[in-house]
Amino acid sequence: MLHVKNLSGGYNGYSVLNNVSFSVERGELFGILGPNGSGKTTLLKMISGLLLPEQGEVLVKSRPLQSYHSKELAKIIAVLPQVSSEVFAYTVKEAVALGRYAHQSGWLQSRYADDEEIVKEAMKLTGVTKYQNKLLNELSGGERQRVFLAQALAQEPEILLLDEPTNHLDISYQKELLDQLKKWTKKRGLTVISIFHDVNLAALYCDRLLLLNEGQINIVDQPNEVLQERRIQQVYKTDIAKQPHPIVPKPQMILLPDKSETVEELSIDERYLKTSDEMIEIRSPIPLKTMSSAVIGAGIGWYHTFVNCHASQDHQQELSSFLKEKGLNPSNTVGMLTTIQLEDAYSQSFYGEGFSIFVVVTTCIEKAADESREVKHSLNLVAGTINTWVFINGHISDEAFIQSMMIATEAKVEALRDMNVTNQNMNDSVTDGTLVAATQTGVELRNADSLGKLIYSGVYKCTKSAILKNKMRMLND
Ligand SMILES: Nc1ncnc2c1ncn2[C@@H]1O[C@H](COP(=O)(O)OP(=O)(O)OP(=O)(O)O)[C@@H](O)[C@H]1O
Repeated sequence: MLHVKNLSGGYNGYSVLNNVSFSVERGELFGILGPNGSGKTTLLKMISGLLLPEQGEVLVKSRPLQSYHSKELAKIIAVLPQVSSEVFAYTVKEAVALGRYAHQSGWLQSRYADDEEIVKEAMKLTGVTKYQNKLLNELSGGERQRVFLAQALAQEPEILLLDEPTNHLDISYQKELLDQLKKWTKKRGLTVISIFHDVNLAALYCDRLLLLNEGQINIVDQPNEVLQERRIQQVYKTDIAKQPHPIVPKPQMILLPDKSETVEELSIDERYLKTSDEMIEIRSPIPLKTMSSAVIGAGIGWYHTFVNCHASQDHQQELSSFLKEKGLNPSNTVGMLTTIQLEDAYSQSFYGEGFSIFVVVTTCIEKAADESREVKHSLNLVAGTINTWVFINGHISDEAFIQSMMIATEAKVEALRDMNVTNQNMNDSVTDGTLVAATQTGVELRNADSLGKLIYSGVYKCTKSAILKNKMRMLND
């Protein structure tokens, strides 16, 4: 659909672009990225024919751009520029209708019939019909941006060139606009070439990205290839980290702010543990990076407060209301439920070389009727819900979080086996809660082996001790 070949040039002998070549297929949503001043707008101007290159050429549908008459070109390429002020005296409908100019063949030709329908459709698609009789200067920046998009769509182009189309739009309109553009590329074969400053939006929506750096192409490829941590750090000269999008298989770049305040090293231990009849609670002075299976706050996140509530209800909504009653914010809290008396919880700190962990376990042990046993009162013990918390005083990687969860589970199962407790939850493990939370301060724990061993022995000992406490109570009751 569009071939850019060895394009070089700029303004009045001042060279901006240097030997830029790439192709865009019909129906692609193609993003142009690059730092301020890297030449993105200059490239778009050359593709639209607004600026002549010094060298190289642009082929539109295999024909040189320069060989098109301007009206002929306007039927193929529409441009949504950064907002200009000349059109502010038009009404919305008039501004959108300007998009039909290229399709009118004679002087004073009536716009009605087909043109009228297309203008209406363009206004509907961009949600501006309700403002159609308002003047452009009576609209907000985002509303105006949508009118310009409607104007470009009314042109019924095959290629749409956009310079930061989401500028001025709130997140809901950003999503709506890009969803719509994506749909048109897929359903109508519209080709969209768009400049983006937001690399994450570009990664979410574009089929391919071109990264410009100082007027030259750094890479043209799929988003996952283009958005490599080191590449983006070098080109944009900033600190970022790459993360997968939580819902769709696309990369996202996370800005890493300068740490203006130095975070004091923190050790979570017995001093932070509060036990009452209603709940066991740990409130950390700083948020801890947490991975857990819990009733509230499950998954990965940063949390301040960790509670294990004594409750008969196991309903997320009720736990949430309970936390609010206690003055805790559910969005900062990881919440679990247990039916045991909370004084039967077992907790202990364990020390490795230069780091420590703090483990808290609640186990619910029940007597189970065993018809096969002849001896009455023999204790056939079955485990109910077991909640295991492991606090790591140190800095660990995502891999270490996963390994820690696995090791904590292995240690729990081993302790149950050694205490002759049948783990009915092996078949129903969703009721168990496991949590690994790291302070992410102090030492970086690179030695997965020594961390793993400490977690294993810590969880093993705490699970056994919690079972013993629970068993003693049962025998005494
Ligand atoms: N009309 C002009 N005359 C002279 N130089 C210009 C003109 N327009 C842009 N430039 C220069 O060309 C270079 C590239 O500008 P361009 O607008 O293409 O960058 P950009 O990547 O779109 O930047 P931004 O992200 O800031 O919009 C800049 O150094 C700019 O100062």
